[in-house]
Amino acid sequence: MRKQVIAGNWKMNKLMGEATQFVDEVKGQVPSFDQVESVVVAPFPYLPKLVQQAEGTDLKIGAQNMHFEESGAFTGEVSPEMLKDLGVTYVVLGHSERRELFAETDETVNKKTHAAFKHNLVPIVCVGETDEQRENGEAESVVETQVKAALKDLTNEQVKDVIIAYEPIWAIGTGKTATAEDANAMCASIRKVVSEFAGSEPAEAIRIQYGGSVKPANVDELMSQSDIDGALVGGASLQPDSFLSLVEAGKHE
Ligand SMILES: O=C(CO)COP(=O)(O)O
Repeated sequence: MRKQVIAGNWKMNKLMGEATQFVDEVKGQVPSFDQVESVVVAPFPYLPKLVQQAEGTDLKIGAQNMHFEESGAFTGEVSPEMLKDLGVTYVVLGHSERRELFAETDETVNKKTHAAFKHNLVPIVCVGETDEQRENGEAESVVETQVKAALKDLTNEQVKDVIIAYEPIWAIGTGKTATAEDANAMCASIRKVVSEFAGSEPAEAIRIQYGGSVKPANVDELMSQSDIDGALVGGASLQPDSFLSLVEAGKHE
């Protein structure tokens, strides 16, 4: 049985006061980590404070990106070791907004995934097709290419510990959610790709989230699908009540 991971990706939202108030409010209310992994994926400046606040609770803190190099002349970047040193546990890699707006590529996502394992960070690797690619019938092949590229040269043990977030770009922030059946079909297809790539054991173990306009009203149906193992949520993760109902839904099978 795979444990669900519900991660709230705040993107570039909230000021420090709002961020700390949010964590204060939810940290004692999230379900136990054994039942569901509840993660707040916050902007860099808030990470040290939020990690401190969440320490000893069932709430975990993640980062939205990182560089793959250890250190050096990379102005404006944050290294994996810096995140680890702060006590961050998860890192989102290759979000479609970073691929589209900040020149992230399959190759850099792969380097970052390797770097995450080197520093014991859990990578949440984002994949997903555009509207146009879906209309052209290319959705599965586009996602397959992204998945294979991200997992390249990982050991099978590492593949098991990757979290893949399937986020169709046309469903992000648009209110258009993939139907639960379509979302599940793509997650099943990703699992098949992982199975061909790394074998059936890693494919059974790997967690695959769905993301794209997930909200309290649709989360139960999405999370009840056989191949969906959690959610990566933007807008609906910004309010404590809403975040808490999302993580509750993750307790479902
Ligand atoms: O991009 C997303 C999470 O990473 C999804 O965002 P929304 O939930 O706002 O559609």
